[in-house]
Amino acid sequence: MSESETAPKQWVLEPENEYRFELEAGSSCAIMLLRGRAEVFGAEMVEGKPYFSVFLSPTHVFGQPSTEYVSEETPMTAYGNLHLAFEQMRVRALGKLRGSPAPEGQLDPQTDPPRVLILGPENSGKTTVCKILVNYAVRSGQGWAPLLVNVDPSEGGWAVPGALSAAAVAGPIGTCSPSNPFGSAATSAPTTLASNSLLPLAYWYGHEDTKRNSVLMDRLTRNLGVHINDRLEKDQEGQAAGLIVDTPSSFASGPASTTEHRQKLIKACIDAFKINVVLVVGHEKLNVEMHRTYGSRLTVVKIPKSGGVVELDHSYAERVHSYQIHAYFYGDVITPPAGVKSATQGGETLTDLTLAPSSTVVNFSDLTIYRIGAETMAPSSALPIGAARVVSEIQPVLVDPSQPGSGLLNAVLAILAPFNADENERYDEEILDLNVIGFVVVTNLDIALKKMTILSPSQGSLAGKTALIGSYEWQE
Ligand SMILES: Nc1ncnc2c1ncn2[C@@H]1O[C@H](COP(=O)(O)OP(=O)(O)OP(=O)(O)O)[C@@H](O)[C@H]1O
Repeated sequence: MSESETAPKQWVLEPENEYRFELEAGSSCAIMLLRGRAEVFGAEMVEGKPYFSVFLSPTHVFGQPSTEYVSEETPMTAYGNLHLAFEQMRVRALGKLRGSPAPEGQLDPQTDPPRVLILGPENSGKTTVCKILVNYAVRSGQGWAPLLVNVDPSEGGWAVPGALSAAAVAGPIGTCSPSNPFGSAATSAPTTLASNSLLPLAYWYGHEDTKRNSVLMDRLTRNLGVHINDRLEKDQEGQAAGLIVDTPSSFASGPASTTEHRQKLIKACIDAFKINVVLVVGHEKLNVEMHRTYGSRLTVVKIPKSGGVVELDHSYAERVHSYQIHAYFYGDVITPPAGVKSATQGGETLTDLTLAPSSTVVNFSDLTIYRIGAETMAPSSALPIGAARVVSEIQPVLVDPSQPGSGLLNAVLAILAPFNADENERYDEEILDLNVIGFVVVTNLDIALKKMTILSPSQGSLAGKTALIGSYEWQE
């Protein structure tokens, strides 16, 4: 690389301007705010501190973005106004929960905290809107820790792709790499526990496409909701901070044949998370549909899509999935561009982010593995009227590792929390309601010796010794 390519570049930005850039795969850049105030997707930048692969008033950019420009047109005013409205809802909700009288002149104040569902088509910037709104909430100085819920199984959130998850976010979410769009979690290794990491709750769906098993999607969404509501019952501040739900693009658009599926999953979210505000990102038809269906009982708002959102194709998504799984085991360390000595990545010092997974040989009998839903299912239309297909869609099917074609080699497995210790509390479908405590990948199968090699974030416990397989695979 020549000198000029690595020399930092300086940008002077006017108020409310946005510096945007794209990076080639495998490259990195760092940004430093020299003077003034700026934010990266809602997270405030500190002057004089280099940040990785991120944004905004006079900034120095180290490294070489493949595309970069400054935009004067952004939807940030609309997003800021939304935040102000949500902030008022939080303050009123907390007042109500603590028993303060209603403000004078307001006989019937709205005292529900914001419980927001964000819908939009592919590449509309849904995840970014969630991040901005959460970052504004945690930055307001009120000590809010809103719940960020991810029901997009292709996103990965804090876990690996295939999971549905939720975490209370108390500190700003940084933006440094596509492998952790919601900040780094404490699930993969104890090293990150010391810093600003999140403890998410996750359930395993196991597939990228929500249509593949919508009965399971529905069930897991409702499980997340039950868990969240139980948890918030005893936590007034948590309740008042509200929650923000990121959804997959398949909830917003698709062929007419999928309308029923979409509507069912949107309803599952609205019920499970007691949604009171639906935000539709730049999609007129969906906005009308949501108004018609829910307008009488909750607030539906159409918000503008940012011109900065980048159209990402399926091959990019596949690369990100593989990168996310790699980062789950090995950590997510970005090599700083030339000229940058110290930097943080999402608030973490770089050494904290290197993980050392372990490779262990276990007996087939050490782990009981299930696949949810029979592999071959007749389409609903082929079933007799009234026949319950549901049974086969959420039926746990035992996977036999000694059978050729078990699909276990290179499979990502979700290790489940133990079953209820009290035999009397056990029930048939309990496996569907167990949350995930970690993930492993099967890297080798020895059928003759009945042993398999698994890669796991740390040595030892496979907790309840029950795992679920989905359709995600990963190879070094
Ligand atoms: N204002 C902006 N400036 C530059 N890049 C942006 C901006 N807003 C979003 N992006 C980028 O655009 C990409 C897509 O955004 P995002 O992931 O928020 O969309 P999405 O609707 O959630 O996508 P999906 O359909 O995959 O769920 C991301 O890489 C994000 O960083």
